[in-house]
Amino acid sequence: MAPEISVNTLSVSEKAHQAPSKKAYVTFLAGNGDYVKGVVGLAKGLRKVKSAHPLVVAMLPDVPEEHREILRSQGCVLREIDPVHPPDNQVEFAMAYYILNYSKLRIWNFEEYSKMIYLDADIQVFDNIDNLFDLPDGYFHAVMDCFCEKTWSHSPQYSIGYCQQCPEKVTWPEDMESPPPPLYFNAGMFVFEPSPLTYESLLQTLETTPPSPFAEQDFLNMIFEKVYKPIPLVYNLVLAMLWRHPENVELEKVKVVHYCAAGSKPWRYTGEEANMEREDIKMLVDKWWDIYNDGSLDFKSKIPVDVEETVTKSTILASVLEPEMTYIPAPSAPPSAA
Ligand SMILES: O=c1ccn([C@@H]2O[C@H](COP(=O)(O)OP(=O)(O)O[C@H]3O[C@H](CO)[C@H](O)[C@H](O)[C@H]3O)[C@@H](O)[C@H]2O)c(=O)[nH]1
Ligand SMILES: O[C@H]1[C@H](O)[C@@H](O)[C@H](O)[C@@H](O)[C@H]1O
Ligand SMILES: [Mn+2]
Repeated sequence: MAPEISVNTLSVSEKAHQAPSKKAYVTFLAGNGDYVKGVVGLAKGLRKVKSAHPLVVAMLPDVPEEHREILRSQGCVLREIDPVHPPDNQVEFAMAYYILNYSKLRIWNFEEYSKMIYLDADIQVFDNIDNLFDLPDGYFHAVMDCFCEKTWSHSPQYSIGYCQQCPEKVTWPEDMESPPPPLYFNAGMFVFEPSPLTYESLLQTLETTPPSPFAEQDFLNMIFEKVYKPIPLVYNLVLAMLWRHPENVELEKVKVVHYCAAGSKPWRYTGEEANMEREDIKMLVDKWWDIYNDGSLDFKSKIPVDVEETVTKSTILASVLEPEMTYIPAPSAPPSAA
């Protein structure tokens, strides 16, 4: 008969491995470039604020093994996803951009988690935001975007100088061809519930939706328009807010910073692009580096992390037993078999 203790230990650890925490952060990684630094920074930032939940990295097959190894060593849970192709071949010139961004939709298929917080790799968390997991189900929670940067020059909002961050400054003209746009979120950070049903319908709808400039961000805004609930901008400070709407920002209260303005990615920062010489930007870039370079925030594990969910029973068992218990004597053969 197998020793009772090991059976119990195994079943407990198996449970822990097979039914991981129902809540997790999730980010997205593609390619062999330097975005892996963003993910490392984010993993360390979440550790610094003592988040109780793991960071899952949804990554495309083109992420090289050496980057995967770095992420494993930082305690990330790696999940490889297949690329999602946009429907329309006319967009060949920008195909890589669309494949990259639409692939993010695969995270709705992570159904072992009941709720997740998505964070772009160019985001840093400076305060614990675990409370967002308690937001009511059935909605899409995210921070409202700003339409004032040149990246929006394709839009009617931009052409008339309208921004939802200050709707009273320029009101929507009555003679506009289109009605005022619904509230629009930045998709670098959002709270959502994975679900196979939603996942299937997202992919199906995508097949008949022409690609648009902000790719999956536009798509998600269209899909979740009716259930979108804005959350305070402290949960995703889009950096352009600092110079476009300073009256809306209380920098010392900001919990999450999104380094999305041109030239602001901390690991590529040179200070040369527009607005990048600002003291507040320099301070935020320095704060990102402080976390990235802080060795005390590196992942330290006694139990190897089940990174790709391929750990076998024996590895689990070996990892949970105390050193003096790693050898389990084989049960003695019953007398009849002797
Ligand atoms: O080579 C790359 C490029 C991007 N990414 C991932 O894709 C995310 C989105 O790219 P950026 O953060 O560089 O771009 P923006 O912040 O300008 O992105 C915004 O617009 C995009 C679509 O235009 C998405 O909607 C994105 O979520 C939204 O924050 C990155 O954070 C990162 O997680 C990579 O892994 N490798
Ligand atoms: O996601 C995009 C991107 O991050 C741009 O840099 C920003 O100007 C836009 O407002 C946003 O919608
Ligand atoms: Mn981003």
